[in-house]
This record gives sequence, structure tokens and C-alpha cells, in this order.
Amino acid sequence: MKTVLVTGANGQLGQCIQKIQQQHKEIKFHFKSSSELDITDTKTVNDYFSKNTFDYCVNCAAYTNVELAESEEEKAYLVNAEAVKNLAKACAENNTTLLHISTDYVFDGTKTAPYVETDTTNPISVYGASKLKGEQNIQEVLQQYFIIRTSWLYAEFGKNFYKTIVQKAKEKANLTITTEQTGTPTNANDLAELILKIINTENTDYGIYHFSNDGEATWYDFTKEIIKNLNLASAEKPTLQSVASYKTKAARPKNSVLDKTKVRNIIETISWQDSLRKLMDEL
Ligand SMILES: NC(=O)C1=CN([C@@H]2O[C@H](COP(=O)(O)OP(=O)(O)OC[C@H]3O[C@@H](n4cnc5c(N)ncnc54)[C@H](OP(=O)(O)O)[C@@H]3O)[C@@H](O)[C@H]2O)C=CC1
Ligand SMILES: Cc1cn([C@H]2C[C@H](O)[C@@H](COP(=O)(O)OP(=O)(O)O[C@H]3O[C@@H](C)C(=O)[C@@H](O)[C@H]3O)O2)c(=O)[nH]c1=O
Repeated sequence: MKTVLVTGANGQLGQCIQKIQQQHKEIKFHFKSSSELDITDTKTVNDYFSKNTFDYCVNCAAYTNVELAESEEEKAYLVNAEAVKNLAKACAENNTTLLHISTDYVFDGTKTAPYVETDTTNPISVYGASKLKGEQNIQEVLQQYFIIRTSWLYAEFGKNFYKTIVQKAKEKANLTITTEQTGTPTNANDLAELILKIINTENTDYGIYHFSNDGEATWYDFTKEIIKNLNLASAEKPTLQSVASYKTKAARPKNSVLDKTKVRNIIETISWQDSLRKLMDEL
């Protein structure tokens, strides 16, 4: 039986992994929320690793508030970079494979084609820079790692763009949504499946992988599709207006579509529209 530690287990992705744990009785999971295991607390992390044996550590813990990170740089780096280094060291010392999640925001968005794993990174936000530093820290201290860069995650859990739009649409709010960025919305439940697949197949092709759903969209396209799937009567529909730019504190890449050629050796990818529909039908 494999033993897997999941940190940040009460976040969006952590809850998606918890949701499918029943289908994986061959795995003994240790789900740890931020209050149960603070990854910035090096001593507690080291003690926890010395008292338990983990084949894998799935790090779902992160500072993910892109806007707030601009004014909380220290906090973002502490969680996304320094704590990740300590976690990677604990993995190295205990022969644990680390599955770490990173982001499309490590790129500057100036490329006009999908980003491949070896493309030059150049983050344009504090969040993106802190996540890149986390990636580099892992690579410095550990060999057995999977860094999965993904984009625009949404699910029924946590706080995300999809849930914000559903809520606002139900309130019949006036929606003003940007067409400035192009990327790929990704169902976090699909990412959870990839993580479990890597563990179950005992994959040892370590390294960086890009994973998202297939296709591309602007946030406006994503919003339109969410509203379409809500099947609201005309009188119940919110007003939706596209804008070239929506004022924010943090800059975001204009293009952050990820190339999935490498990850397709591990799992099939599906279109973002199909995955969105599947989730909305389920709920
Ligand atoms: N959301 C997205 O659109 C995308 C996310 N990613 C990456 O995917 C991963 C998962 O993201 P997602 O699930 O959406 O994020 P969430 O913000 O939903 O979850 C992150 C979790 O980390 C926890 N956490 C924060 N600080 C610590 C800490 N010091 N110790 C332990 N746990 C901590 C949070 O707990 P608490 O709430 O109590 O602080 C929260 O439960 C992250 O690495 C993120 O950078 C990549 C691309 C897109
Ligand atoms: C709420 C809202 C946002 N926007 C814009 C702002 C921004 O440019 C874009 C996305 O908004 P958000 O702030 O919700 O998304 P953001 O926090 O940028 O999402 C990112 O999160 C991190 C964690 C990642 O790693 C990224 O992959 C990505 O998913 O939509 C509108 O145009 N209208 C709106 O009503």
C-alpha cells in the first residue's frame, strides 16, 4: 500500500483529491489542512516526516491570492518558495516523491503559441514570481519530483472564477469581463485524476509537466460558456459585457495556453468546454 501526504488539503485541489479517495483504496492518504500542518513551520514538517513514512507528498498548499500578493510579497514567498524548499528537503531526506503544483503565471504571456515546459519563464506578478522560485527551490534540493504547471483552476470547492460567475449570474448582476487574457480553464477534478495516475502507475519520468484542459478561451469566453450551461430563462439571465481590460493590481499574462504534448504520455486531455459541462451537469 502506498502512503501519500496531501498538504493544503482543504483548498480547492486538496478537496478534489479527497473526493476521489474512495476510488483509491490502495492508497493510505494523510490529508492535512493548513491548521493541521503549516508548511512554513519547518520543525513541525520535519517532525511529521520523521514520525511517518510517505511514498509521495502532494503539495496543494499555496498562497494563491494573485491580487493581494502584490502587497504581501513576503507572505507569498514564504509559502510558495521558502516553505516549498523545506518540504522538498524533507522529501529528499525521506525518499519521498514530491508532486508540486505550479502555474501558467510563471510566463510573461508574450509568446503567441502554447507554452512548452522548456520555454523561458518570466513572471510579471509577485504570485507568479513566488511560484517560480518554489519550482527552482525544488530542483535545487530534490531529484524525485513532478512539478505540474496548470492554469485557471476551477471546481465546486473553494474560491474560484467559475463559482464567482455562477453566484453573480444567479444574482442577475451586471457582468463586465475581460478579453485581455487567453488561457485554458481547467477543472481541478481532472488535475486530481492526473496526480492519482502518476502515483498509481509509479511513474518515474520526473520533471516539469504542463497540464490543463484542451483548447483556449478568454475569461469572457469562459463566462459566456458558464452562463450558457446554467440554462437560465431569458428573464433570469445576467447582462454580460466584454471589456478589453479590467483594472487589477497584478499583471496577468496575455497568453498562457500550455502545450500538453508531454503530459499526454501519462493521461488523455479533454476540452475545457466538455469538462465544464460535465461538472455543471453533475452539480
Ligand atoms: N487556483 C488556480 O486557478 C490555480 C492554482 N494553481 C496552483 O495549484 C495549487 C492548488 O491551488 P488551489 O487548490 O486552487 O488553491 P487554494 O487557495 O484553494 O488552496 C490552497 C490551500 O493552501 C493552504 N495553505 C496556505 N498556506 C499554507 C501553509 N502555510 N501551510 C499549509 N497550507 C497552507 C490554504 O489554507 P488556508 O485557506 O487555511 O490558508 C488552502 O487550503 C497551488 O499550488 C496553486 O498555486 C495553479 C494554477 C491555477
Ligand atoms: C471578477 C472579475 C475578474 N475579471 C478579470 C480579472 C482578471 O484579469 C481575470 C481573472 O480573474 P481572477 O482574479 O478571478 O483570476 P486569477 O486570480 O488571476 O486566476 C489565477 O489564479 C492563480 C492562482 C493561477 O495560478 C492562475 O492560473 C489563474 O487561475 O478576470 C473580470 O474581467 N471581471 C470580473 O468580474
